Amino acid sequence: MSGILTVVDAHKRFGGIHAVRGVSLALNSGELLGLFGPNGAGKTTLFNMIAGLYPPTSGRIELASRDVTREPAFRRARAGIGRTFQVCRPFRGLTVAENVLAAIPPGSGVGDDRARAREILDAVGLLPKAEDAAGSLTLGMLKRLEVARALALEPKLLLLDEPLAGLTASETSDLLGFIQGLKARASIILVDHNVRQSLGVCDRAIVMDAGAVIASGSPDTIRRDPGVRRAYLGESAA
Ligand SMILES: Nc1ncnc2c1ncn2[C@@H]1O[C@H](COP(=O)(O)OP(=O)(O)OP(=O)(O)O)[C@@H](O)[C@H]1O
Repeated sequence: MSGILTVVDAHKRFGGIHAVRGVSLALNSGELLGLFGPNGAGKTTLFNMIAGLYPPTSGRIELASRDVTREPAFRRARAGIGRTFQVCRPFRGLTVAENVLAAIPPGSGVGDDRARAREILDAVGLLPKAEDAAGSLTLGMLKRLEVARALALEPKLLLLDEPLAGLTASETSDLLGFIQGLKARASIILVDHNVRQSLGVCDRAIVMDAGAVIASGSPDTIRRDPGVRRAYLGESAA
């Protein structure tokens, strides 16, 4: 497997707040990495450093062996980092297909844009809804549309920020199955609060607390880690 993302000793300070403290991680091609931790652990800050919204205070970020640490978000997006946001903000008055078309970069030169939009919608299971107004979709479908818009950039790495928030139990297991299927198209980092269910689809996971990594490894390693059980899953976690 080849390396898609490498983060080396990343720190982020906001004035007196040390939000991310020396985080290192490596993600291989086709891997799904879970990133977990309680509120304020530093997950979003780490995401934003990987996506290029915040420069790290120190440390290095490489995408497919290329140092992107000082590159702005739009360049990283072009280099292959796609992301979704916790709150879906589609163009509600446009159709589902038009939303995906709007996310395809102009002059991408990858054939006919409408055909590409339909291929992406097919991949996320929204082709039957292509001509519906985006505003008419259920929350579960809106999350898929959010992923479809990120896929329009043909990312090597997909950052999913709390995609399960607000979903019902059946929508959650539906979306997790879908996310697992996305590994064929991109490597994925998944941030979510639903650790128990999310771990079920992850190849590996890291858990942060107060800016630092407190555990990393296979889902089983994470489930058994006493620090994780105490700090996050609760003493009674199975
Ligand atoms: N732009 C900012 N300016 C100042 N402090 C910030 C900023 N962004 C995050 N922080 C602080 O950094 C710390 C980590 O926050 P972060 O949002 O990364 O945590 P999180 O793990 O994503 O939490 P949540 O699960 O609640 O989204 C918190 O103390 C937060 O208040």
